[in-house]
This record gives sequence, C-alpha cells and structure tokens, in this order.
Amino acid sequence: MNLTITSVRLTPILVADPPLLNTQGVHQPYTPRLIVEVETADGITGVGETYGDTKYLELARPFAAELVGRRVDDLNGLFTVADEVAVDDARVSGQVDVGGLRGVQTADKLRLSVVSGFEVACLDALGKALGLPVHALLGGKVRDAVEYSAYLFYKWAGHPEGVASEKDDWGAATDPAGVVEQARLFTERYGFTSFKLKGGVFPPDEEIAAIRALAEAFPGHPLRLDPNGAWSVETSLKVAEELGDVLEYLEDPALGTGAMAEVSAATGVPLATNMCVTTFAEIKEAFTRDAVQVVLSDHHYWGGLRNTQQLAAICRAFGVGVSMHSNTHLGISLAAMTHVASTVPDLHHACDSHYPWQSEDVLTERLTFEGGKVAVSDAPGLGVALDRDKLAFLHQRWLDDDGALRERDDAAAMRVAEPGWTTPAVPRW
Ligand SMILES: O=C([O-])C(=O)C[C@H](O)[C@@H](O)C(=O)[O-]
Ligand SMILES: [Mg+2]
Repeated sequence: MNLTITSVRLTPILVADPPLLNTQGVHQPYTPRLIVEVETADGITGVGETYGDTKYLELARPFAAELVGRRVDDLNGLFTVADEVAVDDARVSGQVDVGGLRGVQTADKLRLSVVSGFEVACLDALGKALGLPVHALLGGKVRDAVEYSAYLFYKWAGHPEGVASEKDDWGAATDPAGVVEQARLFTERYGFTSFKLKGGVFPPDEEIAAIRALAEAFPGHPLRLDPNGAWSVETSLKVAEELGDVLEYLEDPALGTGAMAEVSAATGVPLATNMCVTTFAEIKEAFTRDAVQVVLSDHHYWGGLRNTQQLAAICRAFGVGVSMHSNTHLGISLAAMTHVASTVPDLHHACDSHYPWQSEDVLTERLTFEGGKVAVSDAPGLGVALDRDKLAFLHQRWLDDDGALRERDDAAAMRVAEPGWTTPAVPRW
C-alpha cells in the first residue's frame, strides 16, 4: 500500500443559498465553498470541504503544493506544513471572520480552517486505503446515529427581484407564525425534534414571541435562540428571564467573554457559544470565568476532526458541554461532522447543521436525516462519493462569477434590498 500523496485538486465552487437573515444582513444567493481532493500513489482519492472565500484559497493553494510527496496518514504533519504558509497581515489585523459570526480572525485560525479540509480529505483517503470508516480512524463510534437540530431562520420568500438565484420552497418566515410553519416543515421533512432560531434580526420582543410560539406548537421540545452577540448584557438577561422556562440554552446573547460572563453570572439559563470560544487560546479565560456552559465546536475553524475531539476532551474536564456549530456546508462536511460527533462520548445536545438549506451538493447521493438523525456510515472513509458533473457545474458558476459572490458578504446582500444598510453596531439592542 502506497499512501504517498501524488496530487491535490482544489475546486472552488458557488452553491445556492436561500435568503436567510441574520444580524449582519442576509445570505447571498450563492456562497463559496472549496472542495479538496487528495490522491494517493495507489489512485485512491479522499475528499474534504472548507470555506471557499479568497482568503482561504490564498492559503490552500501553497499548502496543497507542499503536500505532494507527503503521506495521507501524516495528519500531525499537516499542522507543521500549515505553520509555514504565510498569511497576509491585511487578512487578520483587526478583522473578524466572514460576516463577523464566527469570532476573532487570526492567522492561525485561517490556517486551521484550511487544514481542516485537507485533514478530512486525508482521513477519507486513509480510510478507503485501509477499508475503515473515518470514525474508526478516530477511535471508533460510540453511537450509530448523530442527532441534529432544525436550524430555523427568519427568511424572505425569495432573493430580491432581479437578483440571479435559485428558488426555494420554504416560503417566508418573518414573524412567529412563519417561524412555526418553518419548524413544522423541518419536522415533516427531516423529523427534527429540537429547534434553534437564528435571532438578532428583529427587536428582542419579536424574537421572544417567536420562541414562545414554538414552545406552544412543540411543547417540551428543546429550543435555542442565537442572536450572534447582538444584545447588551441587560437585554440578554431580560430575554433569559422571559424564556428561561423553555430554553435549552441561549447562544451568544452578548458579544465576547466578558459580556457572556456577566450574563452567565446573573442567569440560570445555560449559555452556548461559537463566538467567544473559537480557538484553544480562548478556552482558559472563558472557562475560568464560567462564561459559557456549552461550546459549539466546528471542525472547520478548530482545525479538523481530531482537534474537535481534543476540544471535547477539554470541555469534559471542565464540566462544559459540547455540541456543534454550522454554517453553510455540503454533504462532505456533514459526513465529517457525523463521523467525529459519533466518537464524542458526552454529546448531550443535538448538533447544528445548515445542510437542509442547501438544495445543491457535490455528492452522488445526498445524506439523509431520519428522525432528525444522520446514520453513521461504516463504509470505508467518509462513505460519500463525489459527483464530478455536479462539481464541474458548481465550479463553472464560480468561474463565471465576476468576483461579487466569491466572498461571503451578508451586508452587501442586504444592501440590494436596503441600500443604506451597514453592519449594525453591537450591541444592537
Ligand atoms: O452563530 C452561528 O451559529 C452561526 O454563525 C451560524 C451561521 O453562520 C449563520 O448565522 C449564518 O450563516 O447566517
Ligand atoms: Mg451561534
């Protein structure tokens, strides 16, 4: 068996995205992703997926070149190689991530976001070479299916008139009735039993009303609200007070560890984050100040599946819960998330996934949710197969784009509908 990497293919694509609203603006009609393929001397190909914006491509290209001649089982070596890839200072100084929704942006975090796509591709190739599923390479699954929550969004029925886009069949959701209707569709289509509403879009009272409506429509079901740090400490505490009896947790009500610690000290409602604990360096302060009770991991920016397991172990040591964050992703990443989640012993909350919002994919067969769960594949590698025609089609869309959609920019998309829109200052309420 020859595990040497003989070629690496990077394919940037644009995938259709519905008009999902968040505190920054609205999703663009197409969003960039990067598909990574590593091929071994034996002709085995492994696939991975990560962010596709230019700043990630800028790192992925030199990184890919360095991997040829290395082996797919040299997973630790990926980090050494990444350390040597230069990051343009302008990409990190004073910047937050795309749309400001995933916390600080550092050179390391950019590198880790790139490494994660390659780590998954290497694990996929290694698993195929050994005849083992990725979860076995991670130490073995402790569950046969991974539970996901319905990721509810306020949304428009369609992208603004005149904007090239794909149609979706979810309808509009801009009030409590619309949110409940969307939740019903999620349960009918996928069987989800817990619900997360992306908030920070409307004044808190309207979002409180939406959660109340969900609690009435789905009594006893776990509910979460995530305004992406849009509220002051005072507002966060008011919402916690009003919804404390129905919330499983509040996600990033206020921005930053300091504000989260203040909220946490004054409420019994658990706080979750994918904004103030997004790197290993941020853990110590957040945990010692008891700022968060649940960390929402994301293998993309934490640097892969094995780093996710390490994060889970640290959380376990501190008695902090762990679950998973998601933004727009395709089936390769859902498969990767499912493999790693299947190996985490104390996974007490359903994971987030945007996958139901993505009508397009690069796989021959879409992954499916049964009763809100994705079955853990025991096939070699990730257990997914790339559809080259679909990949080529989505890549052609990226090639045809004039550059406007190659960077995710929710505020720019919002300006099409509201010309004066700028990213709101925080706290917004
Ligand atoms: O805080 C979160 O859960 C996210 O940032 C998830 C996604 O990025 C979501 O907010 C989005 O894509 O609009
Ligand atoms: Mg969040």
